[in-house]
Amino acid sequence: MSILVFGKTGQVATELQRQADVVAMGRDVADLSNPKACADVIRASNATAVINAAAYTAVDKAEDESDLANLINGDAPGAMAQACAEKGIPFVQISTDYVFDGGGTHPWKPGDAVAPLGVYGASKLRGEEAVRAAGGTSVILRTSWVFSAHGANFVKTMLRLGAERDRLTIVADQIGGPTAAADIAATCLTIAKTLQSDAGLAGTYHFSGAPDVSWADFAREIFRQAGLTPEVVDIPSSDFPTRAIRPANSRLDCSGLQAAFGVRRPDWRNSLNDVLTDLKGLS
Ligand SMILES: NC(=O)C1=CN([C@@H]2O[C@H](COP(=O)(O)OP(=O)(O)OC[C@H]3O[C@@H](n4cnc5c(N)ncnc54)[C@H](OP(=O)(O)O)[C@@H]3O)[C@@H](O)[C@H]2O)C=CC1
Ligand SMILES: Cc1cn([C@H]2C[C@H](O)[C@@H](COP(=O)(O)OP(=O)(O)O[C@H]3O[C@@H](C)C(=O)[C@@H](O)[C@H]3O)O2)c(=O)[nH]c1=O
Ligand SMILES: [Mg+2]
Repeated sequence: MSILVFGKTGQVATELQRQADVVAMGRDVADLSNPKACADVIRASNATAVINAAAYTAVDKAEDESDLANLINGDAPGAMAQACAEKGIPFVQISTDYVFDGGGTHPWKPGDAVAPLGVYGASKLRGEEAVRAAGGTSVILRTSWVFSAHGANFVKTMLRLGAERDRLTIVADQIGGPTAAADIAATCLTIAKTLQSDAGLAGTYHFSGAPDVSWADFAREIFRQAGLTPEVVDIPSSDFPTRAIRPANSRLDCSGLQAAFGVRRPDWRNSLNDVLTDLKGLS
């Protein structure tokens, strides 16, 4: 298998390169703000599968850059999926819990109604729709709350703030499944391989770490494992105003992925331990 990956320095892209012999492309080779160029890279390649791990992921900034977010998260994946369909090779697109409005407390199923609250979620939804419209053998894998030793994420923010401050106020009314980039990478590789022999499994799936927690409880576990002792105070989202609104309920029902690909929800607390070990090696 010759897997082509869009993204090189991001969290999931980094883990894909650690786990498999993939060809990963940074924006110097494939800039997602030029969707046609991305599709042409696929057309000119000898890839037998493509994974898109690049995206515009700055949730608040996207509110002021909707055209760019839509181009990168919407049009580029659509063009990639189109090129993969022409070549008859599988395409894996990563999407997000932020396509949902966060209502209720039930875990979202892939077929539930989508209603993004912000520009980032809307741009990712546009990408999903464009990928489906391309009609090839594609999987859209929605995940949530990604963390790793690389790039910017909540774990690294908490390690920094937890070392600086005695007391942190953290949102406790948003619930979701923290997901290690390494676990997402492994799942994307499984999906890409499986689609080679079973194109009938194409579709939309959910994948997140278990158990579901609030950001505040996620922070508490980060501090417990890291041996840091700041006080974590639960606050409502209304006490932490942000440019973009986040969904309150980000729980994802991942049963379809397990049934189709045999992938279970990983316990994110184990993956967190691996990431903290990774970070020690990097420092
Ligand atoms: N982070 C999260 O919490 C979540 C992420 N997701 C999805 O998972 C996927 C992977 O996310 P994650 O690994 O966290 O992303 P990161 O934010 O860690 O990395 C994003 C990657 O996209 C690249 N990129 C951004 N703009 C462009 C561009 N114009 N052209 C080429 N490359 C570009 C970045 O490159 P560069 O380094 O050059 O900027 C970087 O490699 C994305 O689809 C994201 O939407 C889903 C749920 C949660
Ligand atoms: C730093 C900080 C954050 N928070 C809250 C804000 C927010 O609700 C939550 C997480 O903050 P973040 O900025 O990491 O959240 P955010 O960037 O919105 O994370 C999202 O990124 C995109 C790409 C996704 O697809 C989502 O699944 C999700 O992971 O923590 C606090 O309550 N206190 C704090 O001190
Ligand atoms: Mg963020």
